[in-house]
Amino acid sequence: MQKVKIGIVGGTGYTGVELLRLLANHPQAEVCVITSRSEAGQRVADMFPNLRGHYDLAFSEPNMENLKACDLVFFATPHGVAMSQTPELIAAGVRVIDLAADFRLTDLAVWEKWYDMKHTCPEVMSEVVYGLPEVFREQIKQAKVIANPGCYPTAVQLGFQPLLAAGLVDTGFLVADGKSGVSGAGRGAKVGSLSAEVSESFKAYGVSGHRHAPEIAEGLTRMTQGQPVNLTFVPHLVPMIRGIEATLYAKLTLPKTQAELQALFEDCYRDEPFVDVMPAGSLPDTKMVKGSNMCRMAVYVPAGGDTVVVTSVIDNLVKGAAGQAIQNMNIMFALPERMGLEQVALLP
Ligand SMILES: NC(=O)C1=CN([C@@H]2O[C@H](COP(=O)(O)OP(=O)(O)OC[C@H]3O[C@@H](n4cnc5c(N)ncnc54)[C@H](OP(=O)(O)O)[C@@H]3O)[C@@H](O)[C@H]2O)C=CC1
Ligand SMILES: CC(=O)N[C@@H](CCC(=O)OP(=O)(O)O)C(=O)O
Repeated sequence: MQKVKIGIVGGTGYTGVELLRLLANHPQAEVCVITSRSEAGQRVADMFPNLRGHYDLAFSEPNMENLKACDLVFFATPHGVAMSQTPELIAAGVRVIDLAADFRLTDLAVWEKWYDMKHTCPEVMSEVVYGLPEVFREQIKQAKVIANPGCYPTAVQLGFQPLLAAGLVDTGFLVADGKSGVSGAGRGAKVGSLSAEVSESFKAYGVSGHRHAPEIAEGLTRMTQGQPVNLTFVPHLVPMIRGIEATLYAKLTLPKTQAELQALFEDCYRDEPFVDVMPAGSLPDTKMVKGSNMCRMAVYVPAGGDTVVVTSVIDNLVKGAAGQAIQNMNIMFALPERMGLEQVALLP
């Protein structure tokens, strides 16, 4: 079987390097092109010594002809880059997975408002599938373009899905309290990401509105078959490097016991390779998924009341970005879904 020839645009950012780390152990992947404008000419393994012995490649300037020789191009770039190159790539028969948000919202007026730029290829949207395999596995198989979900949206949508699919909660009042490690802000130098700013402190941000709120709301609305969803989403920055924890709250519309909800969640994700419903009475923490493509979650009905609480954890760089992108690649190229993604989380 021929390996999948891969191009990565944006190879020096955290998600680009994470793609390289994971693909180094993927038996059917061959990374042929890896771009960086600032590091063009630099050898990958010189810049990232953890990759020594795995890659005999240098970063190159983005070049359309090189990318067109690939079977698949991952964009691990800021918002707005993938949409400028995707039409030409798919016309050349290359499939695209965008780790940024260029194709994540179907309503482009909403997209343009949140991303503060004009969408340059609305005609491509009919070729796009939202790359959350637990919901869209069948459509992903044939997709030319994958909109890889955001990190918070992955943790939140997977946590709410069993409740919404079963029609058990009031969709008019959903709350998602998200917390992320600092690598979520990318590798670019910013004062807000400095150790002295972030360490020994903990804050909410984007409370008046965050661009992941419309992405999550659109995803949740698909799970309720169009019933409107009213979501409050508040992200927080925590002093750790990797990981997202999302605590989700919803009101039950039918009385359900803890045991019934535990069974519902276990049934929903029984066959999913990358979602683990924790045993009743336990709770996941971000360390349990660090470096792995797993989403682990737990469901509770505190004091037997009418509020259901779900806690959901992922590694933002893996299931929240590069790992999920490779999971999508495996599905698109009819490879075993777990291929290259069997890493066990790091402890401690
Ligand atoms: N960090 C995270 O946890 C997650 C990130 N994402 C999304 O993934 C994308 C990448 O994130 P992350 O890796 O953190 O970002 P970084 O800021 O760490 O890296 C961005 C990369 O893109 C390259 N780049 C920047 N501008 C351009 C351009 N105009 N053309 C081509 N390449 C460009 C940069 O290299 P150079 O400038 O040298 O070309 C660099 O390699 C973002 O859209 C982000 O929102 C999604 C989920 C989670
Ligand atoms: C901690 C932190 O800053 N997280 C980022 C989200 C992570 C991310 O990159 O998401 P997108 O792919 O949707 O841009 C933020 O809140 O903007």
